[in-house]
Amino acid sequence: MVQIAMTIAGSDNSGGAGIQADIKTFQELGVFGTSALTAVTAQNTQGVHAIQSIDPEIIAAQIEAIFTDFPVHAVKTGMLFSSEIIQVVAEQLKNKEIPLVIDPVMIAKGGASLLREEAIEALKKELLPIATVVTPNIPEAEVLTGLQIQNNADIEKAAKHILALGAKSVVIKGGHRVDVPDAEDLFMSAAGEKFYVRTPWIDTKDTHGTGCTYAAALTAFLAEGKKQADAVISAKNFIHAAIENGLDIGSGHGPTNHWAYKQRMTVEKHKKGVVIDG
Ligand SMILES: Nc1ncnc2c1ncn2[C@@H]1O[C@H](COP(=O)(O)OP(=O)(O)O)[C@@H](O)[C@H]1O
Ligand SMILES: Cc1ncc(COP(=O)(O)OP(=O)(O)O)c(N)n1
Repeated sequence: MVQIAMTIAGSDNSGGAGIQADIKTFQELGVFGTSALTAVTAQNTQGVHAIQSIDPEIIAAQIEAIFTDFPVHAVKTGMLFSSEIIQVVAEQLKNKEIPLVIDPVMIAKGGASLLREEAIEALKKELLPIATVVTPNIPEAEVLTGLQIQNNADIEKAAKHILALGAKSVVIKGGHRVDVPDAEDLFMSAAGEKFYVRTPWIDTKDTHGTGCTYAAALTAFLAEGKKQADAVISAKNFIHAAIENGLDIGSGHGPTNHWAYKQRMTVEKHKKGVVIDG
């Protein structure tokens, strides 16, 4: 039977992030992708030029249309923009007994805000308590916890704070770390698991959409039935391959390469993720 994943996120018309990145990643990983669009952005590799959010009723209708027809196996959220949208999404998802990945998207690479400040409390109160995995980058983890993060001790403190908000597990992504030479993410779960997963740092400017692509891969692996910790390691290998084969297109941050993973698999070079005991 085909596995089905859903992304509830904004459109990135340049194809590197948002709904487009999610669907391409689902497809690459052999999972059937469905979506509910929360906002339309006009953006390219240089930044976001305009945003139009979608009527929350239409967002609810999109989610309902899928769930009343398909057996969805995992859901991910990305750009949610406002507290109104977060409330509607939380209401739709709260009783679903399937993995839910919350990527708490806040600021795009060029600096544009993809989540209003007024929506941060709603994200913490309505969505984090129903999350299977929350995937903040370092600045997002700082906003969610009010902590400053500079080293492993801070990262672990922030992860515990996020678990205390009700999430079953958290990955604090390391793309913004300056204290370690590699790309090192922390996974921690309410069930007591903790490990860092590390891949070599890739020196590239073409990282548009890394967070979305990573969270979409994680969602696809959870839809397949992998355990959280295993899905986190597989998603790390996926994003490493996607960044390593990033596309130098556009004059700003080019997109990661969503179809690089299977190419790597065929040459058996994809196993770069190293799990380190925490
Ligand atoms: N230059 C890089 N080389 C290798 N891995 C990276 C690089 N940049 C980000 N990553 C990895 O990509 C994933 C997304 O992280 P991050 O860039 O922090 O997310 P976001 O796009 O939300 O800011 C993480 O697993 C991180 O470790
Ligand atoms: C529509 C939309 N959603 C999310 C993002 C941000 O994606 P992310 O993966 O965090 O990538 P960067 O912005 O860091 O490149 C976006 N830009 N657009």
